[in-house]
Amino acid sequence: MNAPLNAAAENVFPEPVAEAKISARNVSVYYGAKQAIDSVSIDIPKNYVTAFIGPSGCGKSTFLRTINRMNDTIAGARVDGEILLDGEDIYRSGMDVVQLRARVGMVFQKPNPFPKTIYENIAYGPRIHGLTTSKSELDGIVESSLQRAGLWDEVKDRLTDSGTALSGGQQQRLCIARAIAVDPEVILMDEPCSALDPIATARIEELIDELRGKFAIVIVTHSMQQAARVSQRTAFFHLGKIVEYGTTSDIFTNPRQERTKDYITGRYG
Ligand SMILES: Nc1ncnc2c1ncn2[C@@H]1O[C@H](COP(=O)(O)OP(=O)(O)OP(=O)(O)O)[C@@H](O)[C@H]1O
Repeated sequence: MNAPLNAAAENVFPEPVAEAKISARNVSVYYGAKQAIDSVSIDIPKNYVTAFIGPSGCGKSTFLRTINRMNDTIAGARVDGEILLDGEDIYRSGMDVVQLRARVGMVFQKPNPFPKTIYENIAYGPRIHGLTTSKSELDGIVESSLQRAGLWDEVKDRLTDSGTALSGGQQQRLCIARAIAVDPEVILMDEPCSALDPIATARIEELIDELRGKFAIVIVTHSMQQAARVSQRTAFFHLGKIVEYGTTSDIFTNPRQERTKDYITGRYG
């Protein structure tokens, strides 16, 4: 367990109840000279869904990407501060970033299956991470990952079809199955339903609820209804800072900050 944060300090938000899986300490992110995140500190628990909400451009996706070092892939992006995963600084030198991204998987706004078969989309990760020694074991991982993503029944007879031939909602469940297949501890989701219709969105939301007992899930969403439906913790971002963080019910029914209140009542954003 990490040292408790000083709840009285400005812009520091201890996780209200459970043990932290991820602890950010004074995290700032710059794109060149432009600062997108300003000294954010937050503890994110295991076994819950944590939603990041806030107006467009406030830094939700940027902060989400710090949690598995996806910002490393953006030229000119720089991260200051610490992100601890089970107490270990993921920005320390010598950190194996490929391994980190297996532990902290990511699902993007637009479903992005590999242009390979459905089977290969799932099998690729476990194979490169050496999680299996036999074909039958790999088959088992493919099946169980697709089962857990609620896709198995729809694809079990067409595993050799291309992943890109599936519908948008099925592709997104395939991407979730691909993330699950390498046995992650955290799943980051960046507006995972924004390209989907209401029925496909409902399936993903159900899936998120089923998965939360096993993983820490962090979701960026523009939909306050979605945040209220799927999350137990909500952080409200504004202008690169977290204005308020707490249980989802408190944030939506009893916000303490005027800016949170204005946002959730639709006064801006
Ligand atoms: N690759 C990039 N290069 C330069 N600036 C960037 C880059 N990505 C994001 N930004 C800037 O950083 C700030 C935060 O952007 P970010 O995408 O994290 O916000 P967001 O809250 O996720 O927005 P949205 O809800 O619209 O997706 C914005 O001002 C944005 O223009």
